[in-house]
Amino acid sequence: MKRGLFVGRFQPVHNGHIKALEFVFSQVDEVIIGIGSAQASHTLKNPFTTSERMEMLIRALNEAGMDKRYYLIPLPDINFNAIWATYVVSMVPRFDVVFTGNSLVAQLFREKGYEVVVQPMFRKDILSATEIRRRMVEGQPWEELVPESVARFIREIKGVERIRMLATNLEKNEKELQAPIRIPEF
Ligand SMILES: Nc1ncnc2c1ncn2[C@@H]1O[C@H](COP(=O)(O)OP(=O)(O)OP(=O)(O)O)[C@@H](O)[C@H]1O
Ligand SMILES: NC(=O)c1ccc[n+]([C@@H]2O[C@H](COP(=O)(O)O)[C@@H](O)[C@H]2O)c1
Repeated sequence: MKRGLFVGRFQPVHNGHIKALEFVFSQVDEVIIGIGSAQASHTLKNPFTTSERMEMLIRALNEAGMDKRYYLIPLPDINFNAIWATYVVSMVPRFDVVFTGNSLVAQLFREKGYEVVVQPMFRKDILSATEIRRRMVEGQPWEELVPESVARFIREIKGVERIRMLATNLEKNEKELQAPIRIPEF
């Protein structure tokens, strides 16, 4: 029985992730999906909580008809590259091969002796969570880049409103920081 590991932040889950996971599922019997930066939420780079990202993955994998066994494991960042792969090994069930398109992740696992497969990329120009978050902030269409079940879930939790509010807050804070300091006259 062969098990694969795939790590992403899934902010949000998009069609590129699902294509990548279809490839991973075709190569192994079981897949461990590590949810990276699990401690992060409510920022422009990481707007969604781990539980929301889990819900998106469950719904999207169900929609795609992925019927193999998978495990969803939250992985908070440790910001310590030299021991990150060992840390991940301590947090997830045993695995035989790592699938990734992230060169740092590939390097850190290869250096620990793991087999690493660089999975194919699909339309990275638009199938990227950064592009989807940008479109959400700027009010452009983003729904076609994610599975239908994920678009529905994001609407349910008012995800776009959250991202826009985060962008507004950031803009407001930046303006306040740039405003000249007024010294009161006595
Ligand atoms: N378009 C894509 N096609 C195939 N795999 C992808 C695609 N986009 C991301 N991945 C894979 O997903 C994993 C990273 O997940 P992540 O959630 O960080 O995606 P991302 O879209 O690059 O996110 P962000 O833009 O927020 O950094 C990597 O292993 C990467 O190879
Ligand atoms: N030192 C660390 O904490 C470390 C190192 C490499 C990857 N990671 C995490 O793994 C995930 C990789 O996913 P991305 O491909 O989205 O970057 C991210 O959450 C990233 O923060 C963390």
